[in-house]
Amino acid sequence: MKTVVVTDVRRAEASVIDKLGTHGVATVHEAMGRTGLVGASLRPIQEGVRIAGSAVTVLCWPGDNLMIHAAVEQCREGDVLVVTTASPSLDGSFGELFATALQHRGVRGLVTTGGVRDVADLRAMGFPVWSAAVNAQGTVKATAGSVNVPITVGGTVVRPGDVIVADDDGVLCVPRLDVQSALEAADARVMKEAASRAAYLAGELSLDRNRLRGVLDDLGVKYVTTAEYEAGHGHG
Ligand SMILES: O=C([O-])CC(=O)C(=O)O
Ligand SMILES: [Mg+2]
Repeated sequence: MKTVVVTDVRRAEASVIDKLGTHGVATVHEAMGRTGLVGASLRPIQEGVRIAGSAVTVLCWPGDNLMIHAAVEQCREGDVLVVTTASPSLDGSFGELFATALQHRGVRGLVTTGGVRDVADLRAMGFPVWSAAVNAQGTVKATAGSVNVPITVGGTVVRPGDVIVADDDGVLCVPRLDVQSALEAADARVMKEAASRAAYLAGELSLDRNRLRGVLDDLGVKYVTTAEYEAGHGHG
């Protein structure tokens, strides 16, 4: 494969990215038809932080962070760095020094299928990270890879300029051309959930609100007493 650094990434409009970032990952994911998650294995090192930003993608060789060094130069205010390796590696290819350089450039956070280190410093400096591991294992700077090419993260393709939303629930990738429609669908979902929340606070049951009694009935789920259950009824 040819190794490249693509320098002219198309980004979504900043105001739309910021508005998307007011919604949680779960909300936007649902609004997108339950798509876009990059898998459950990338966890935040911090708590209670949500970011949204434009993806700068990095494909590194395992055990090698050369292309992260190349990617820093391509990052702008409002970006999120998204790193993966050509084959699985949990080495600690990213730490406080990279975070210092990225924070200086206005980068909002890191998403990596690899490991990170210096996590106490990363937390103290408020640089948000979602990673597959915390791992002090060092890496070298010796092998070519690519910056700003499509990469696969947790089965989802992340293209440069896609919008990353990340919070305590995980990491979501919104394709760049779908950002406006995802925002509108997420806004609508927030309204719907607000109405449901008010109804639940008033004592309404989700079974009734979502017309689920008919679903249970169609599936043959029976309501029985303990005595009936213990007598062997209500099974299967
Ligand atoms: O330098 C490295 O290889 C990764 C690291 O620890 C840092 O960025 O601080
Ligand atoms: Mg370090």
